[in-house]
Amino acid sequence: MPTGRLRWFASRVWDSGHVGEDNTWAAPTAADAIDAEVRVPGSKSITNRAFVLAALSAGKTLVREPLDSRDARLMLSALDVLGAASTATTDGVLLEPMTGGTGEVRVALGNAGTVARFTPPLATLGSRTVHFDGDPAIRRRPVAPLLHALRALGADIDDGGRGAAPFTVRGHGGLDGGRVDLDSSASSQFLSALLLSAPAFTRGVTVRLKGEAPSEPHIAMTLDMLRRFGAEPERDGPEFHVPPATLALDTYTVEPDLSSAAPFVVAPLLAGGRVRVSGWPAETTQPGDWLRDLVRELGGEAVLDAEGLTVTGGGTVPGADLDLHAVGELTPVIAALLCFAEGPSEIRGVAHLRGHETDRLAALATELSALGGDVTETDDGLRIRPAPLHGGTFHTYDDHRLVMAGAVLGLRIADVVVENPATVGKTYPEFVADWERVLHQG
Ligand SMILES: O=C(O)C1=C[C@@H](OP(=O)(O)O)[C@@H](O)[C@H](O)C1
Ligand SMILES: C=C(OP(=O)(O)O)C(=O)O
Repeated sequence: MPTGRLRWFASRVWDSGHVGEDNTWAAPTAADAIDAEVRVPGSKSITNRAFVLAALSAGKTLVREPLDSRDARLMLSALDVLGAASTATTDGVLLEPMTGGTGEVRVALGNAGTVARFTPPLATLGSRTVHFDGDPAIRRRPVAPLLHALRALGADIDDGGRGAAPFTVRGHGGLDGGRVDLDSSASSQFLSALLLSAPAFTRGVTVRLKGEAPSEPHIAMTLDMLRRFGAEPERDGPEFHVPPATLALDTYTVEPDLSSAAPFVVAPLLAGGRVRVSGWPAETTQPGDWLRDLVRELGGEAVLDAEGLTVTGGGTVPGADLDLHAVGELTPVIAALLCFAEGPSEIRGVAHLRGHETDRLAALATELSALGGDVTETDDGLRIRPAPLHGGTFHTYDDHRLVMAGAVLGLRIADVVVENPATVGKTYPEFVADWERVLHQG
């Protein structure tokens, strides 16, 4: 485990001074138009891919400006257990190549989808017996199609017939790889998991997708990062091919997390004023980059320059009909935003959110309705009609993005009490402190 300069994630939440001892947070309202700048922490998705690819590389890799959060730490711990040691440096984490090893070890998954999906293929490469388990919530999240595909590629996996965590991977010194069909409709992470480890499989991998995978930008991110580490992935429609390769990269610098930026980006649309998110990349595969289009569709301005993204809003938003299949992780914040829209809204294409940190469609419909919202679940999303909202407790179901959604609600509603704000430490330990600073800057 890295030590030293990495911060302990939970302390940042408690440091904010406004989180109650009972782990509740009175989300601040926006008294005036906002005028603020924020720098959000590193991308979870990029950080955890960079850690995996670094572990698979032939030499040491410095991952600069990585996310330091629960999910990132779980990934480093998992890699450590699997034989890839890491140390903290002044500006990042230095990873050693993964070494072989024997014996019985345990990987803690927490509720991190990236750890639960990206590390089982790595376990096939060594000779350890690796037990995987985590929070109660991770036992409910889908993983069976990935385990099925790994078995078809030669892996020895025991899931007790559950098709879910806990499960055990018995490594036999490598994986044959080859051609496999995969149903990745419940999570794009199944596909990313196979592709990320494929350079180390004896025959690489050729994956043919059955059904449509969500989160297309995350798939593009996987292909892009494989290339940067020296692999040569190819894609032909639903077919993906990654030949065996020796990976190597001295340094990888992580972009800010544009999905963590979502509540800050939408804030001026509801409060009026301006927010600048510094360090917004000019080019990126992150799904959060789509927020620039959303802001414009909802009547705001989004200007990207060398300093970052500046969003200006007028304090009112129209209703919207949005297919979020490709950018599902943005749903909680967008649903909260649309509760204040002047017309009816619909969010579609996100049935797979029922298998996220919690059943996000049920959680959002329940919690937004409890505060007076007119929000109903559909088969694949949410229907939101204008309704006057009021204060109350906003439960977060151990879901970091529900804390962010609660913050957005608080902009316009007095007395929104967000329950368990510390759970935001999954991806953004400093969120509460940053949010309060942004609201008090104007
Ligand atoms: O590959 C990744 O880093 C992710 C892919 C997406 O998962 P799903 O495709 O399961 O939605 C996204 O929601 C998650 O937050 C991160
Ligand atoms: C779905 C998410 O996370 P995970 O990486 O655990 O899948 C998310 O961050 O919205």
